Amino acid sequence: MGNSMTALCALAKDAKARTIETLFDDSKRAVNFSVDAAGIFLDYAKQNLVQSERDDLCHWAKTQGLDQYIEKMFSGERINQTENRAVLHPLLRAPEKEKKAVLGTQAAEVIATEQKMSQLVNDISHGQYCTVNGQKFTDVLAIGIGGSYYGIKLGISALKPYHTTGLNVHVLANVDGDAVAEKLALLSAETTLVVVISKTFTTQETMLNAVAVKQWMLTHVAQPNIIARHWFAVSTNITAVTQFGITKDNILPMWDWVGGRFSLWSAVGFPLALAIGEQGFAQLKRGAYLMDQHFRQAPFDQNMPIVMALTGLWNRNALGYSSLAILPYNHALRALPGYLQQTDMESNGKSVSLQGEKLGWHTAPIVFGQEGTNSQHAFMQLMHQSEEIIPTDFIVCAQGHHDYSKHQQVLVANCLAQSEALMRGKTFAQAKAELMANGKSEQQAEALALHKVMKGNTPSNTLVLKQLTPKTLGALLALYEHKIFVQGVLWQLNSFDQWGVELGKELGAQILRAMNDNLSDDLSSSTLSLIKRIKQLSDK
Ligand SMILES: O=P(O)(O)OC[C@H]1O[C@H](O)[C@H](O)[C@@H](O)[C@@H]1O
Repeated sequence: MGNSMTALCALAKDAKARTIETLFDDSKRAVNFSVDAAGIFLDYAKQNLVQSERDDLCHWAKTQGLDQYIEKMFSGERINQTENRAVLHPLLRAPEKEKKAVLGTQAAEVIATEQKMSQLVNDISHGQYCTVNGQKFTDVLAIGIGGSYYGIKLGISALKPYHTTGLNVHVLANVDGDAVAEKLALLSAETTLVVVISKTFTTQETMLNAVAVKQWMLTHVAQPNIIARHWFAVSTNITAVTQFGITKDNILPMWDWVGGRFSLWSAVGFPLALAIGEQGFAQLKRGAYLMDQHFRQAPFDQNMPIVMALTGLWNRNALGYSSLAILPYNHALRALPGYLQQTDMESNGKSVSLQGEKLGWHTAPIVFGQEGTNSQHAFMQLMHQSEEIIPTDFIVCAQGHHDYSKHQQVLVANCLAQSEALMRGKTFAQAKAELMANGKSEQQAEALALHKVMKGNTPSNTLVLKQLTPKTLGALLALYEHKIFVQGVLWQLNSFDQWGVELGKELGAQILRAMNDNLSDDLSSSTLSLIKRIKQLSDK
């Protein structure tokens, strides 16, 4: 395995010397470089890749044991080796039969949790489970961060047309008093249901926010049992939840075989289900399950997550491109870039192999993005004209949920135009000819033409959905989950731990002590002077 990346990079010698546009001499390219699965169409014809290279890449992935790794994940082997855990989030969207086959006796608890969640969603949205004063809940506040936040936030904003329960669901993540105040100003304590989501139930931000919201509720409603009635928790740490004051009956458990950033399918999705209803949530899981099936069954060269993983590695390692832009041309998917920053970069932003050896190659790309067309009026200037080549995933829906048909056409046209422009670019000669056609003299045109050159040759994928629904969103998220998993396998790292977030937490605690006790500790003079400055400025 040691030389695996050298072998991959060696495959790219021709790719470096050609432009993507020339590959379209092959009239069948658009057909040959596309995949249709689980309600999603992927066009990857604008990648710098020819058929023989794709075959070589697929063959290379096989020699890396990818087939076996996929089965190891689905069958519950402990592939998260540093934490000695299985990785079974796909099982949460599988039929009961599959759950029982993999989990054995533990399946009963998983199925019971799903049933309890569905029941609660029904009861709360129909007012059978009501407030301490016998009213119907109007609002839900989900408190959580990281994997206990991003998926819910994305689902809530992506599926607005499917909010069928009448409950307004809000999310609170950041440890910022302004964020707390802003949310609480929208809510009435009497009719708000709170869900604290924390796998560990020790996360500083979540705990601080939960305590503040609890205090707010107790000061607004003089009912001692309001917490027992209005509060729910989703966690693996039952002891800590009950110590906090949430009743055992109101805890939805999680399991250590579901990683935070892959947990939307578990009870972590409870607040989302409270917005889109039990059936909407089932459809979300159904879409993801269809993608799981495709991932397990399709041959590598027709397998959407594998093709996206391989072209991603091709771009990152063989061609040396360091970033990945996620550009949904869909307002509802505006939270997707942030969501994928966590799933991708927290999973694969590593430099040590599963065996604990230093890896000799780059891993996760720097993921960023924004909804189109807003991105066109911002950072896409750099994508067109800087030296940096930034591979891009465009995501677009054929239909919106609105009657503005002209808007829809313009949105789609812009999406397709950007992928074309990023690939084609504009040469000096083209720019000069255009300028002269617009009345500039040859001398003027030559002076300006260089400024108008666009480098082109930027690879992209375009993902097309008929419409964004719970089902297609589920498939889209599962697609990215599996792409990230495959890349982790091929980079030979563990995608399922996140030790890199720990040092910041430790130093955060140390700095908090230094701020309160005037300790100088062993912090840098920069940090110490910043502490001093902020303390001075915070004096009212
Ligand atoms: O769900 P929790 O235990 O509160 O964890 C919340 C988040 O914090 C951690 O530090 C990790 O960075 C995330 O992967 C995790 O999702």
